[in-house]
Amino acid sequence: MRNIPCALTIAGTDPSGGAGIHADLKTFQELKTYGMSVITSVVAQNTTGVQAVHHIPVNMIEQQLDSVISDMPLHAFKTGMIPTIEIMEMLAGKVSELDVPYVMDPVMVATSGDPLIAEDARTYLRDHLLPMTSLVTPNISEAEEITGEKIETLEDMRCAAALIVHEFGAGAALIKGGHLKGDAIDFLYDGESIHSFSSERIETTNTHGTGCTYSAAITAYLSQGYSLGDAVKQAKDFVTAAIRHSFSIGKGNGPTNHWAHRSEGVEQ
Ligand SMILES: Nc1ncnc2c1ncn2[C@@H]1O[C@H](COP(=O)(O)OP(=O)(O)O)[C@@H](O)[C@H]1O
Ligand SMILES: Cc1ncc(COP(=O)(O)OP(=O)(O)O)c(N)n1
Repeated sequence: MRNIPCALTIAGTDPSGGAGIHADLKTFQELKTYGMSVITSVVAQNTTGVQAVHHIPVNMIEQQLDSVISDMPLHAFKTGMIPTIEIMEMLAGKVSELDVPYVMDPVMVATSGDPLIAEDARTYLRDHLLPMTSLVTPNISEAEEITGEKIETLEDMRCAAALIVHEFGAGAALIKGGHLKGDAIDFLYDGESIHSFSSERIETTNTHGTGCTYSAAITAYLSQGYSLGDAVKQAKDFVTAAIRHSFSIGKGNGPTNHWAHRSEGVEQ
């Protein structure tokens, strides 16, 4: 393992602390990874939904990114909420210069149903940023949006993962099954074979920020030099523990517990 693994998140905020930049930095910290952040949008949100958004001007996002990459070591990075095409265009230019693993959580809509990126930005994300990724981590509805195919079965998930790599150019695809029924099964296609990662479904509505936490944990493990498969396996354990011991706080979908893994013996 490297002396100080360094990871960056490029994403929006969540003042209630469960999702976005906040979830990412908590996860990096828990996994003994030095965390850095570039904020794309200040989001007034909580466990009940999104109340308002204020996007950061694109030149200010670019300056934040330049501040990090001109000075700090970087071993892996992730993107979450990238709200507009203008911001995506700027990031596309910058990301191509970063020669470290890139994990994209293709955030489109919050669990509450509130949109987090512009309608026209979805196609841009797929056509211009997706091909630059080492891994993309869509949930079912995001995978449907990317592929244009309905996903209802485990076989549909496997097909979507392969399609996202071969048709749309992602380095690898992890389709998350959190929104299907039955066990929580995710499928990783790495360009050669399909791997599944499964846990029993936990009966809870406290799932605010699960996708952010999962992709941040994968990024942290990649920054430590783990292979993609090992990074996803350990991140799955991390997010499962975080959901199992999630917090019933707030009036809506409560947040996950980022330190739950300490008592569940997740390897670090
Ligand atoms: N109730 C649950 N019990 C166990 N694991 C879950 C549950 N809900 C989601 N997960 C897992 O949490 C991770 C995030 O998945 P998902 O909820 O589909 O993503 P998102 O938060 O982006 O919508 C995946 O590993 C998924 O299998
Ligand atoms: C700023 C911000 N980014 C992403 C999300 C979506 O988070 P996710 O982990 O997909 O899950 P929910 O929060 O939607 O349950 C967000 N809410 N805010």
